[in-house]
Amino acid sequence: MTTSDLRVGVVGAGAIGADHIKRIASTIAGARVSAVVEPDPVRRGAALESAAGATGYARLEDALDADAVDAVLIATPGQFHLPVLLPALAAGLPILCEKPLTPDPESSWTVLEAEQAAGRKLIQVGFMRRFDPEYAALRQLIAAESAGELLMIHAAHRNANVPDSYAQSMLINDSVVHEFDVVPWLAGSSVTSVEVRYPKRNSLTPDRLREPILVVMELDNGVLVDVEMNVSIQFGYQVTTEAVFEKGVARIGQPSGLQLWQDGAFRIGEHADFTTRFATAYDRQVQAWVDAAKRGTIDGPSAWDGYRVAVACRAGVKALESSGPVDVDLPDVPAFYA
Ligand SMILES: NC(=O)c1ccc[n+]([C@@H]2O[C@H](COP(=O)([O-])OP(=O)(O)OC[C@H]3O[C@@H](n4cnc5c(N)ncnc54)[C@H](O)[C@@H]3O)[C@@H](O)[C@H]2O)c1
Ligand SMILES: O[C@H]1[C@H](O)[C@@H](O)[C@H](O)[C@@H](O)[C@H]1O
Repeated sequence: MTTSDLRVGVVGAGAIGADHIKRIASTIAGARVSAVVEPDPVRRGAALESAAGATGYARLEDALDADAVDAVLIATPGQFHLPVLLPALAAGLPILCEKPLTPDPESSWTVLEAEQAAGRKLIQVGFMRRFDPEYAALRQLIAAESAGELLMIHAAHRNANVPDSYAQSMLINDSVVHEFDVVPWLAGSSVTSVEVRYPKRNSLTPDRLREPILVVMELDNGVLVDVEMNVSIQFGYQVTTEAVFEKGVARIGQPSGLQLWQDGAFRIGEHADFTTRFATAYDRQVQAWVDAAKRGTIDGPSAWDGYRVAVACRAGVKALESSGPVDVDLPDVPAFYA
């Protein structure tokens, strides 16, 4: 820890917030957690144990009044991002905001206006897949066209299970939200329509959910993308992508690591949840954000990316209850983000 360390206030110390706090304490250079902002005293206390020297607060405003932070990492549930983003923007602080930026395009537009009023880009959105080495390699392959042009993408996004708070719309807003960001980033083309189809329902799915779902996105360049979104798959956490080109096929996200031949069987480990599957991506994302914040900029998905994705999610949620594709209509990008 040095006096030049960026003093980060982490807001929300639940699953990913606690993970980010440990990450900043153990892995990230040039930053330390100076404040843990969490209304739940038990979670706040537990998080403070892994953040030596940090102070606990129930509200971000209290940490701001105490001049305790240079930057803010937001890890509250999506519906609580806006009330944290606005005071952080008003204070002119760099922000890493977990996905989604906000759960709907109107509130995301409010964020864009507040950021423009602050005068410079302060928000990096936590679409961490862009920092995953395999996604980066696939993006390079697509851009180089060494296997020919990209024709289609088959993606699978599988969670073993989800918490009780997970509702049907979250299949889109909380989960497919990642594909709505990373697919256009990979393919260099925006989403123009979204359709949702329902395969046979998993009998292990909680009563309140109807899933898995198959999401079909059409991109502006004609590429078709299908995403199997599955949140009751039981066996583990798996996020894979297969890209089909004119002269070849590329795959990322395959199980890797220790291979074991024993008792007449072959085994290879699979991830249990996102914390290990995307550990490298989270590390690189947070380090890039810290380094950029010290330079007075961002290095990753912007608030405009968060807005674009919110518009695609609105179409996706509508598609959950429609037959056929739902158009994704984006306004022109404001000059500030062009
Ligand atoms: N990038 C990823 O892969 C990834 C993974 C998990 C979660 N997330 C995102 O991170 C966010 C948090 O998800 P989670 O699973 O950790 O949720 P969680 O429910 O486990 O934790 C959220 C925490 O925020 C706290 N909180 C609520 N309102 C608050 C407020 N106003 N100020 C401070 N704290 C507040 C809650 O008490 C809770 O402890 C969500 O936006 C989610 O989509 C991203
Ligand atoms: O919030 C989580 C997180 O974003 C994971 O990366 C995703 O796989 C889950 O579906 C979602 O609920």
